[in-house]
Amino acid sequence: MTIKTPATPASKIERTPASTPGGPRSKEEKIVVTVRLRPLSKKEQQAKDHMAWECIDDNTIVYKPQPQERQAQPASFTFDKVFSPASLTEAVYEEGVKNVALSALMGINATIFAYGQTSSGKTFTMRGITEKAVNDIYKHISNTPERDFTIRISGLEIYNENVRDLLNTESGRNLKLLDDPEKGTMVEKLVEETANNDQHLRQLISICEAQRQVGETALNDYSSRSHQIIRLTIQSTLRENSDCVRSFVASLNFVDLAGSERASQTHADGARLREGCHINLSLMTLTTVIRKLSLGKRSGHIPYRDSKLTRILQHSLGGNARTAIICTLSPALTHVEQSRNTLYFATRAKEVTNNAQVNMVVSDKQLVKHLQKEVARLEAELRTPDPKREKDLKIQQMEMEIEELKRERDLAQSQVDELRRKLEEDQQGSNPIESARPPVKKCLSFTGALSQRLDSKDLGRGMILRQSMMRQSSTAPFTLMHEIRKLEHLQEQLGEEANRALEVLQKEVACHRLGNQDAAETIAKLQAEIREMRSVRSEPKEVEVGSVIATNQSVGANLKEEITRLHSQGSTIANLEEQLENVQKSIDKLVMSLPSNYQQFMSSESTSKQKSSTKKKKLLPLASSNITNRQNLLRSPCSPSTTSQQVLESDIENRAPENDDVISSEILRESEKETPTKSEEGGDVSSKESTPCYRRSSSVNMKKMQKMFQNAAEENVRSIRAYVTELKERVAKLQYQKQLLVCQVLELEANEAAGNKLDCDENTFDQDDDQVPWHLTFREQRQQIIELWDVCYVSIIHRSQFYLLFKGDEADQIYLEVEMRRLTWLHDHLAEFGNASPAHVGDEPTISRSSSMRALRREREFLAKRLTTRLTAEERDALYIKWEVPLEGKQRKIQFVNKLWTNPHDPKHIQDSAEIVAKLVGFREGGNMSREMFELNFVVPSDKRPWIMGWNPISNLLNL
Ligand SMILES: Nc1ncnc2c1ncn2[C@@H]1O[C@H](COP(=O)(O)OP(=O)(O)OP(=O)(O)O)[C@@H](O)[C@H]1O
Repeated sequence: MTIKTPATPASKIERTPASTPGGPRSKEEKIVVTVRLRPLSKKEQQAKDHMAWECIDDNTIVYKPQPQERQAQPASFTFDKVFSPASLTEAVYEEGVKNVALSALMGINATIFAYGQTSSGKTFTMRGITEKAVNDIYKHISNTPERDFTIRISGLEIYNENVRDLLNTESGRNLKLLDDPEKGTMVEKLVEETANNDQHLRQLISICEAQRQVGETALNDYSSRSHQIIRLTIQSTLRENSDCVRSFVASLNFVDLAGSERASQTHADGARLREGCHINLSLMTLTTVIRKLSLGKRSGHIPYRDSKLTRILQHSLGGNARTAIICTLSPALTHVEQSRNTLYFATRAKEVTNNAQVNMVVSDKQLVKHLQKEVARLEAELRTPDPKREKDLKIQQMEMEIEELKRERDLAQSQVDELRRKLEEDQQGSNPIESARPPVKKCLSFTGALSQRLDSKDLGRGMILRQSMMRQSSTAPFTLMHEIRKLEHLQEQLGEEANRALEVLQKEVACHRLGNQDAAETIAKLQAEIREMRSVRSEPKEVEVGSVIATNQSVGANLKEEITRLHSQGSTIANLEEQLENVQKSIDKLVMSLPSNYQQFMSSESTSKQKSSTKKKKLLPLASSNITNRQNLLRSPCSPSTTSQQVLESDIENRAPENDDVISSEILRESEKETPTKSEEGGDVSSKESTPCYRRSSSVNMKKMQKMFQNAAEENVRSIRAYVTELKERVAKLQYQKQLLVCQVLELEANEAAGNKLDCDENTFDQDDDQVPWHLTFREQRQQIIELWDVCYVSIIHRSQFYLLFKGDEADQIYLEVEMRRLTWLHDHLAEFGNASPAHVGDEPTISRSSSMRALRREREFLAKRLTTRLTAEERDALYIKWEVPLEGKQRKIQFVNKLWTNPHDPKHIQDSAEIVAKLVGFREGGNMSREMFELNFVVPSDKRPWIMGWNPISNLLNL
């Protein structure tokens, strides 16, 4: 069965220049012109006609003048190939047109046509050529198993300037020509059939030939009275398993023209005469087109549209095709003029240049098929994640962690080495023999500066830690080590808690996946674990001071070890932070896996928090920082061993009074409404107690129960989230404390090494100072910090973060202390080095005043850009008006940003500046300030800078 489709493939063609076979890649190529001289026909022999032409070699044909004839015309013609009467069609194909024909298999359009006077052998030649080309095409297909070929065929004839479909004679006697910008001239409704195999194709070709108009003339009993074009469309794609969606597609045209004729010779009249006129007319247009094309760029307008033949063959004549013309000649002397005209035509044709390209097509069908395959593959991948890929990712992650650890270790090692070296030098310095050596102050320069600051400034009022150290200089190292141990202990606890939180969360996720029954069981276990966790977890108690026993001689060495350990703990804290990040991510994933209404609930949570404190209290029962209460709330509404009523009761029991919120009341009310109470049911309580609530679905409104589950799940996630946030805060504080300790250890050591022990009376603050209320100290210190920020050109993003984060809580003392010390050192450093750039501390380059100013300027430029993205035009205008920036000014954004943080003595200005910067940077969004604490970036810098220079406005900026 054959499938008939209109010859208009639904695809888009892409083209790339073709290359000449065996030659360099070339865009342009001349038409291949060959001449075939047939033998004298029987009629001609009978008429005693003479051979007027001779092929003297493979390329030249010459006219053999008769003895009495005077030579007036050129006698010799040269072509790509000439074939003598003895040549077989096979030779014509192989040596003349095969290359051109088979180009179609590579996506290059090809046209082979026969031109010549009537009865010169066009049809005879073209039939043979077509047959051989078909053979070769199928040979190629069987030799190319990696490609999938499709061959479609269409056939038409142009008879008396009418186009007829040779495969569907019912389609009408005159098909319309359409101009397609992509494919050129198309024949409307022309049927195209797909060939199943070579036999089928041959059969279809013979149908076309059988349908062609043939008539008897004086010169040819079977004279073709029309131009015939058989078009094979060859498309090929790489087979299955290939991701290639492009195919080669090309047309191979076999054109058997009607022969030019002279009425005097054909003795045509009537219909034949009319046919002859049309034939000659269209051949004349073809000749004109060829002549014009042969002139190249001088050709001007090419009259393709003057005949249907040239219109249809337009691409083959000077266009996107490789073309071969076989000019057939009768050798008879009687036709010498006609033959000569054919040779003139052929000579012109030799000069015509085509521009063949490789045509690729992306068929919609193939593309859809490919995309469907891809979707199926991705779906399968999602269903069963590739364990190898996961493993690879893990390995990659671990490798990165190892690298990071190595780097930290090297850093710590280098710091230990440096300290050891200093110690040795100092010891040598105290040796009278070596005391002549100049003191090395490079490494300890900043601690020295810090000590001086400590002498002169009233820093860190109320710092219990510091006071205890300074008052007892001999026991200070022990205290420090003790503090360090304490912090380590805290850190360990935090790590454990983070792991537990993660476990709890994972179980929560698993619970959601398992559905009601499994969820109930998991939640029950979860509840038990959380209770256990609550009992295990408690705020660390103060470790007894004085439990450390060490000799004075070993103190120095121990301190060194502690410093090294503290440095190396950077990675431990980083791991802890990473763990917490993972917990956070897992929470987010969990939220994503929850029903959409829950996600909406969660996303609206932060907005609700800001909008109404009352509402916040209702929606966020965990807003309190009391972790124990939070953990109490990690609970299940239903477990296999309790009834829903019991769960609700225990739920209420487990809650802290302030958290007895709307949700639980709602659950209780719902439960009371929907669940029969013990007394109502009047049944055996113990038996009901042992019945899991999910098995009671017949008596409980499942929708309500599901809602209860969901509420409980929401609350669990919220509590985990809050818990993680608090853990993060505590990690950040731990980090600060460690930095402070490092500073103190170094400071103490520097003083001891210099034999300049701190005088406790002079350098520590009077015990009575503790009596000054903290809020007064806070204000005083914060004002000092603000003024130092200003004179030290500190990042205004950092200022804003710090200002908004530390509001005067007693727990903030330590942070203010660190900031004061850092700024004091920075201030002295800038005063000392001024604009020298780069200044150095130790071996490392650090900041100068000019570099700080530059960084601040870049930061302001960055914030100016953010004005456009973060604020609406109205908000911007309102700010310009408020901050007295001209609305029309071209530089108004930078003008405005330059006004921020410029007046350290105006509290309103400072507050407003901080608020605006926070908005521009986005760190107050959702009120999640604890996260931004990490971005204060006081940690030991990874770029080997001294710790005190750890914060960096630019890196802070880039981290945003
Ligand atoms: N190379 C050849 N060797 C032997 N016989 C040939 C050769 N070429 C043509 N003939 C014979 O010449 C006659 C005319 O050939 P053909 O019909 O192919 O001419 P044509 O150019 O197609 O004519 P028309 O234009 O009238 O259709 C045929 O009988 C054919 O068999």
